[in-house]
Amino acid sequence: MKIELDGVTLVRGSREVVTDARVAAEPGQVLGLLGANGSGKSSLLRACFGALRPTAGRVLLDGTDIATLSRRQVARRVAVMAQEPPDEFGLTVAESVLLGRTPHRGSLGHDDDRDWWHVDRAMALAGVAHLADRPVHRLSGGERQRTLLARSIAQEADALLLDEPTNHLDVSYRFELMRTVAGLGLTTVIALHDLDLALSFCDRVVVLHRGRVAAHGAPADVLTPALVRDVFGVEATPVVHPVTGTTHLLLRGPSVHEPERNR
Ligand SMILES: Nc1ncnc2c1ncn2[C@@H]1O[C@H](COP(=O)(O)OP(=O)(O)OP(=O)(O)O)[C@@H](O)[C@H]1O
Repeated sequence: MKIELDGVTLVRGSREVVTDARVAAEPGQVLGLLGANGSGKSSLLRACFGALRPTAGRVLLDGTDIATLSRRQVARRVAVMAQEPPDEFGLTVAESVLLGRTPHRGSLGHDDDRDWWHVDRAMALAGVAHLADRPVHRLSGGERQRTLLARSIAQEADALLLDEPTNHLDVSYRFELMRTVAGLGLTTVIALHDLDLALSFCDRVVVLHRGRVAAHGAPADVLTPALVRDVFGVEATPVVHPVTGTTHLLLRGPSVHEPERNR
C-alpha cells in the first residue's frame, strides 16, 4: 500500500507543528522519519493513521483520502506501534497480541483458529513466543515493546507505523527489531532517532526540521555531514565499515572542553 502525505499541515494546541509536508511511503518500502525532538515526527505518524486531521492537505492510502475511511477500515490496513506501551494490567502476552486481531473480528467478537495462527506467528517473529503466558505488566520495557510489535504484526495490515520502536531495546534487539520489521515486506513508516539504524535499514528517509521537510531521499544521500550539522547540531563523519563495506556515521557533539564561542 502507498501512503502519501499531500501538502499536509498539522496544528496541535494553537501551534502549527507540521507545515506543507509532501512525503510518500511506497509499497513495501521502509520510510524513516528523522528529526530533532519536537520536529513533528510523531505528529506526522499520527496523521498517517487518521488520529490527527490535517488543517490543510490530505493523507492518501492507495489514493483514497483517509478522511473518507472509518476507523475500522483504517485499522484493517494500517497497524500502529505506539511510543509507550499502555498499562495492560492482567493481560498475558498472548492475550495482548490477540488484541491486534480486533479489526478482523465479527460483531460477536469470537476469536478463531485463524486469529491464533496470526498470534503465534507474530509472537515468533517479534521474539516473544517464550513469554506467551507471562502477564504484560511483569515484563521489562524491551519485552513490552516487542509484545507491542507482535500485536502490530498480528493485525495483518498492509502498512506498519512505528514511533521510536527501539527506545527500550538493548543493542542486539535494536538490530533484531529493525531486521524483523524490514523483512515483513509491509509499507513501513518509522520515527527514529538512531541515524545509523536509518542508514542500515531504511529505503528512504525524510528529515523534519521545525515541522518542515528539510530533505528526503535515500539515507546515504540525505544524511550528509552538512545536513546533520544543520538539523541536529552535531558533527558527522561517514566511515566505511572495514568488514561489511557499509557506510556508518561517527557522531561528535560539541566538546565540554571547547570554548563556548566555538560551539
Ligand atoms: N498534544 C499536544 N498538544 C500541543 N502540542 C503538542 C502536542 N503534542 C505535541 N505537541 C507539540 O508538537 C510539536 C511536535 O511534536 P512531535 O511529538 O510531533 O515531535 P517529535 O519529532 O515526534 O518529537 P520527539 O522526538 O521528542 O518524540 C512539539 O513542539 C510538541 O511540543
